[in-house]
Amino acid sequence: MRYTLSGLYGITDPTLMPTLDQMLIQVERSLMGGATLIQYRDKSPDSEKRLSEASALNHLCQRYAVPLIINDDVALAETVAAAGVHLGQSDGNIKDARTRLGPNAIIGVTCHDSLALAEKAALDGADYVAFGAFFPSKTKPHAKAAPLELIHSAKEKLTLPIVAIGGISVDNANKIIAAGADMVAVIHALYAQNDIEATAQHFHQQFNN
Ligand SMILES: Cc1ncc(COP(=O)(O)OP(=O)(O)O)c(N)n1
Ligand SMILES: Cc1nc(C(=O)O)sc1CCOP(=O)(O)O
Ligand SMILES: [Mg+2]
Repeated sequence: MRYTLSGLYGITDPTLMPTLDQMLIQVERSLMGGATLIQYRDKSPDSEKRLSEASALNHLCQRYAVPLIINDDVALAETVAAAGVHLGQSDGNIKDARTRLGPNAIIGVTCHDSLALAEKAALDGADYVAFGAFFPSKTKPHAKAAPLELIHSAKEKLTLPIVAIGGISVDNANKIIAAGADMVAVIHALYAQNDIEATAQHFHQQFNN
């Protein structure tokens, strides 16, 4: 199946979602509010926990016909038959991931503040490129900063969907979207909110304005 990569991209966080039940409830609220892509992101060394969480999350996302992306871990994406994987610059190469996951898998790649990395990712077969951090991030306070103008230049040079990440909230997403980002990837300003569904709706509406 082919998906449109546009809108709100919610990323799970084990601190904000300390149990599987909490994770499923919080992610479901974001799906009800209009999230169009979900990423399972957990650095735990407990592979059984990661397998059961990713598998349960994949079933939930399938009920909403929303793709689930697994962060870092191609093998886990393959095992749970997730829609794809997100790879950082040290998380393995795109061609190997493509071989394992197949032609329809969604492969996203972190490009930090670099158009050159994005052009290479495009040539290697990525399905989206992610730039950031555009604002100070509560989740990743030491993330390298990226300027807003990068989105404009990326839009001119690339045909791939552009994901923006890092400190994005309902209050600053308009700047990112106006610059040309296809998706905003959000952790804290979505999943730390009291009303996750309303917050997701708020992000979602900004793409339709
Ligand atoms: C959508 C999206 N963009 C960037 C990242 C960061 O990936 P990476 O640089 O590999 O860092 P970790 O998330 O693995 O700590 C991401 N996960 N998702
Ligand atoms: C996982 C991640 N990667 C980033 C990058 O810049 O590559 S920033 C980030 C954290 C995003 O969380 P929040 O929405 O809470 O800032
Ligand atoms: Mg990574």
